[in-house]
Formats: sequence, structure tokens, C-alpha cells
Amino acid sequence: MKKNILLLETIAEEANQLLIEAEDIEVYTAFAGLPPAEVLSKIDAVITRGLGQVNQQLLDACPNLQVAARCGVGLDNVAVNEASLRKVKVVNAPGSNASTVAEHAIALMLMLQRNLYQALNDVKSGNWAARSTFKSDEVGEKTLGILGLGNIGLKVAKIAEALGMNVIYWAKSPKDVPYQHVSKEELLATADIISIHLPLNAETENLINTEALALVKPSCLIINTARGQIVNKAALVDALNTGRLAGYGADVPTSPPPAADDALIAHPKALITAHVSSLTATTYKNMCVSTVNNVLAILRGQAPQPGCIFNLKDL
Ligand SMILES: NC(=O)c1ccc[n+]([C@@H]2O[C@H](COP(=O)([O-])OP(=O)(O)OC[C@H]3O[C@@H](n4cnc5c(N)ncnc54)[C@H](O)[C@@H]3O)[C@@H](O)[C@H]2O)c1
Ligand SMILES: O=C(O)[C@H](O)COP(=O)(O)O
Repeated sequence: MKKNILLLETIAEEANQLLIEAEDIEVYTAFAGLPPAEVLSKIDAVITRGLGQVNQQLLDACPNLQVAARCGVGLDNVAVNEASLRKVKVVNAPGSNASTVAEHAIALMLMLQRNLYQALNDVKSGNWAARSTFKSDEVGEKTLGILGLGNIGLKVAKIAEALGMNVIYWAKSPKDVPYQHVSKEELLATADIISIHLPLNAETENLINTEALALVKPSCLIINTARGQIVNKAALVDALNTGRLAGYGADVPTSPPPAADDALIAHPKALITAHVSSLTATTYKNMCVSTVNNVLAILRGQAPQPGCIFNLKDL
């Protein structure tokens, strides 16, 4: 009997092709709304990206669900606890976008630290004379504090090390890496640049709040390519306005999509991209293909990529 997969969002063509060619798989989509109850009742696996919600309502509607999969890494749009209670395997593609997100984090860090945005705008606007007042500093010999040393955090650490930075990190427990593990408070107080690579969950939402920002050096830059909600927006804007923090670079607005008058987006000390760091041609394909292969393996009773079943991991 065929297994039934529901796609909540479009996926890379190469991954779609794997599903189309699989003779043991029937594919349904929810691009224009959920299919009728009789279809949902026979769905074995649901696949989403960052927008489609695998929530309690969907889990209720799909009583035969075995797998809830995310093309990519972040599982903040998946009700992980609810799914776990129903013995639904929550699956992602660990490491599939680590290099490209790490590159993006380093790019934002250099843009801010070297004041490149202003330098480029000066030339574009014909203000060559601005070079006489130009100020910036290199990242070499500065201390980079990494919050969350998983696949992306570790890539960032390696690139930063090659740039001559001193890397420290905070994680739930020390790891077997050549970087110093410190408390969150020590990291906040000593880092020249902080890069956030934590998942968004109940423990990390608003982690960078007024109290945390009170600890950082006024010259500190915060880079966030994880999720905007890990940083409290009001506290962040206040810290930028009062000189408590020198700059913020992020790939993720605090409440996407941002309003037209969002105080952070317009802030002269903030550089925000529209959640694009995974969207290179190579990585978009890889994260969708890896996820689909993991789902197919589980449905066929084969071994998926190690560590991809999130609710079986000790996080
Ligand atoms: N901007 C983007 O397009 C993009 C792309 C990929 C991932 N992300 C985000 O980045 C996050 C990290 O990705 P990753 O691939 O490095 O994930 P990962 O699972 O490899 O690493 C996350 C790390 O955070 C640690 N952690 C989890 N909860 C913690 C807590 N409460 N306190 C301290 N440490 C904790 C884990 O132990 C792990 O080391 C994702 O969850 C996702 O939200 C964003
Ligand atoms: O968590 C992830 O893997 C990234 O945020 C990618 O998200 P996207 O699928 O929305 O690009």
C-alpha cells in the first residue's frame, strides 16, 4: 500500500522529483488550503518549510501521522511536544544549511564592524570625501561570544578563528572543542561581538532582554541569524538608542514580516536581511533533498540521517 505525504509548502524541484518518482508514495499538497478530512485521515507524513504550521489542529486532523518533517533546521513552527506525545517523529535536516548561515553571520559581522554599509553608500552617493571621517575596526584579536554551539555555531567559530578572533561560547554543557566554555553572563560581559545560534523555544525566547543587554560592552555588536524572537525588540531598540549597544545585524526580524514603520528595520545601527541566509541555490536544494530522503527512509523502515529525529535527541 502506498504511503501518503502532505506538502504544506513548495520544496526544491529536486526534492519534489524524488517524491514524484517514488512508486510507493502518493503526494498531496496544502498550498491552497488543507485537503478534505478523508485525505488528512490517511496522511503518513507531513513536510513543511518555515511557514506551514504543524500545530495541534493539524496533528488532530491527521490521526495516522508518523512523521512531521521540516525542510531545514528550525522547528519553531512544529508543535514538537504535542507531536512527541502522539509518537509522531519530528524530523529535520541537521547541518544542511550550516555553512551558508555561518557565512551570512560572518558577512553581517564584517558589514557592521567595518562599517561597510556606510562606506558603500558614501561612494554610491558620490560622497568620496567621507573617507576623511570614516571610522571602523578589524575583527582580528576581538572576542567573539557564540550563544549555542551546534552545527552553525561551530562553523562560525572556525571561520572566526581563521580571522584571528578569540572564540568563547555558551552552551548547556561544555563540548569537546578548542574554544572556552563560559557562563552566559561572562560571555555577555566580555565579548566584543556576540553571535546567536540557538533554536527558538520557551527557554530562549527573549533571552537577550534588558537585563542581558545591561551586561554587554557599549561597543558590542550582536549578530542574530537564528530567530528574531530570541532578542526582545523593545530592549534592543532602547539599547541601540541609548548607546548601550553599538550595532545589531540579523537575518531574521523579531516579528516577521516587519511592519512598514518597524523601529528596528529603520534603525541606523541595525542591518536586517529577510531570512535569506539559507536560500543559496546549493543549500536550498540540499536541505529539501535531505529532508525528503529522511522522510522516505523512515516511511520505508530504513535508517535516516543520524540525528535527524529531533524528538529522540537529548537537546
Ligand atoms: N536564518 C536562517 O535561515 C537559519 C537557518 C538555519 C537555522 N537557523 C536557526 O538557527 C538555529 C540553530 O541552528 P543549528 O543548525 O546550529 O542547530 P543545532 O541544533 O545544530 O544547534 C543548536 C545548539 O543550541 C543548543 N541549545 C538548544 N537549546 C538551548 C538552550 N535552551 N540553552 C543553551 N543552548 C541550547 C543545542 O545544544 C545546540 O548545540 C536553528 O534552530 C534555527 O532556528 C536559521
Ligand atoms: O531553520 C532553518 O532551516 C532556516 O530558517 C531556513 O528557513 P526557510 O526554510 O524558511 O528558508
